[in-house]
Amino acid sequence: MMNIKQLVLASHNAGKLKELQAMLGDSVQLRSIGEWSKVEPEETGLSFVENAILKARNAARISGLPALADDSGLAVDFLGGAPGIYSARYADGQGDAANNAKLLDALKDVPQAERGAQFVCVLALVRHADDPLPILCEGLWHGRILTAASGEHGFGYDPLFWVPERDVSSAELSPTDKNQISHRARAMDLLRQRLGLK
Ligand SMILES: O=P(O)(O)OP(=O)(O)OP(=O)(O)OC[C@H]1O[C@@H](n2cnc3c(O)ncnc32)[C@H](O)[C@@H]1O
Ligand SMILES: [Mg+2]
Repeated sequence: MMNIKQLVLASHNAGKLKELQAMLGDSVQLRSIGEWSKVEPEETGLSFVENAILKARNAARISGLPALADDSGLAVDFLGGAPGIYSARYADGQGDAANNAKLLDALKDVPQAERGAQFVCVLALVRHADDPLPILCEGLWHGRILTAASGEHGFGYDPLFWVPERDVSSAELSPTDKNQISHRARAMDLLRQRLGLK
């Protein structure tokens, strides 16, 4: 497989950069696409896979380096899988706090047993902008949506995501713990195997 020392991360999300770099360790240096451009590509795909590939190609084109993208989100059973690929835009671009408030409201009065949800992460790696064979790795993390926010770690929907294996919210997990069991950790585990890094 490829011998990669440096990768551009096709993301403007600082939380993702921190988590992915911690998972990769020192062997691969992740550089944010923000070093080249502050413009975020429009996520026009209808699936996590399409959006991940689109973001990775865009970053490879701009930087001239191999690029890794992470398209992720929260799929809530009661909402038929929403907000899904629209997780970042759920409250019309007003940010994490507004997204979380909207989700709590959408699940108001919904009983525990029907609050199941999964975090989804798709990683796409392209060697160059027109790579015909992107590497794709997916990770899922099953949990439930809490009735109130809890915890200070992580980002995004973490304060609302109850982690059955630990009985805490994912924002109450230490970064080290989250990075061992999250959707992103599972996808990254597969990617490291594909890259021969483990
Ligand atoms: O597209 P980039 O630039 O990477 O950054 P983004 O934040 O827009 O990322 P996405 O388009 O993939 O949208 C992901 C959404 O899902 C949320 N999300 C993804 N992983 C998460 C995690 O580990 N914990 C909490 N929320 C997460 C995140 O907060 C966003 O609202
Ligand atoms: Mg995005």
